[in-house]
Amino acid sequence: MINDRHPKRSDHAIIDGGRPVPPHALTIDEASLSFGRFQALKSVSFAAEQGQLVTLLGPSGCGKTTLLKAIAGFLALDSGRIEIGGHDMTGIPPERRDTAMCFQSYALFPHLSVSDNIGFGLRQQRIGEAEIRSRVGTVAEQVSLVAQLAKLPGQLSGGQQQRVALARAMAVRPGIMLFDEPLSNLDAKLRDQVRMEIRALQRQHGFTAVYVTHDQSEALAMSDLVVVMRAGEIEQMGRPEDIYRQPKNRFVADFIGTANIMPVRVIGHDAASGLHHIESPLGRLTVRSEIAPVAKTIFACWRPEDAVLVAAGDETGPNRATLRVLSRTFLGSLCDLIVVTEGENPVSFRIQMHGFTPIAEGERITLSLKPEAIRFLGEAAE
Ligand SMILES: Nc1ncnc2c1ncn2[C@@H]1O[C@H](COP(=O)(O)OP(=O)(O)OP(=O)(O)O)[C@@H](O)[C@H]1O
Repeated sequence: MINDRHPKRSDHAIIDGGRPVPPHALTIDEASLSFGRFQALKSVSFAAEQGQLVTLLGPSGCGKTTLLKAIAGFLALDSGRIEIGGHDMTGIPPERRDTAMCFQSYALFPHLSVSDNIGFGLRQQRIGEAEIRSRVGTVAEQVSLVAQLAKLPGQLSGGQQQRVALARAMAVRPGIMLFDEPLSNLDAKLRDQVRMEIRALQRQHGFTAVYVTHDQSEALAMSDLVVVMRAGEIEQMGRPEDIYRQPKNRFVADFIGTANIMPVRVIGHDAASGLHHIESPLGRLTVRSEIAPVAKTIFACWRPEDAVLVAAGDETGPNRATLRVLSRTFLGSLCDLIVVTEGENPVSFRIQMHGFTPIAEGERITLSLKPEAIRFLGEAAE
């Protein structure tokens, strides 16, 4: 997609050990940006390969949209650089960046037909009418809008309007598609459907995408790479399964999915079995962790679905603990329980069982946790 409208490629992006390598589709290198005295981005760095979908995930105000706007060229960095296809974008205006943006507000022109909305970016690029008609027809088919082309946006449902916005961005065939919470105005069912459609189109066409969301399930479901941000900085990035399985700290563990986070004291390590022994609110436990504990007293976490219910009289299973059920919520495919330790300082945990579980509130249950289900977080608990 990169063409001669762009400046020369920077050498460091394509030379590795003397051999040329394909540049990343997108490289963010120590990007910092301030609004007056407020620093919205603090030395942010990551790279996306061609055809990857990267989500920027984090709470409101952490800088996701700011970073997206900087990639699109609507905001200039104070320092650092952004490269697209190995080309330095410093000083390059938005229309020459090979990006297209798809917003949550759709930003459709109400007085233009669906067809003219989709072709809008192409007309701005002064592409010939025959080519515009052909491209509009192709993308309208891809997003199932062929029957709606003559309508005005006001005559469409929310999901259809979102598809028009997507089709308009796709029609310009950008190298990088930028999505700013595109599904937040849709109801839950439609959100799931359009989310799957975006992912399918992105895979089929192989475009690189940066996708802003504060919805962790959306990020886990869609991404090749998740970039977790907090207060203008990257807390952790990686594949969805890696971030879910091995969160770096309490913030990431808590933000991605539900986590039972507990302070623990490391009391020993058995080199032969590779097991760490810890003292925890659940009693003495063993932990099999690839990551060594960073301190003697640290935080560890486990996921609600990791707990296994031990049948009465069954003496097997590692890391057993007996707890009292505080509350039980039946959610259809899951049963969500809040359980609490007994004794002087009760600590509560959340567990989830598949399907219907005949457990009553107030009942005592025994749980077992595999040593590999407990993960050390890189955070001392002192
Ligand atoms: N033009 C601006 N002038 C001053 N401050 C701004 C401006 N734009 C954004 N900010 C501030 O920068 C921070 C990051 O904003 P940004 O829109 O990037 O957050 P976000 O992570 O996208 O949040 P949300 O999920 O709520 O959209 C916020 O504290 C915001 O108030």
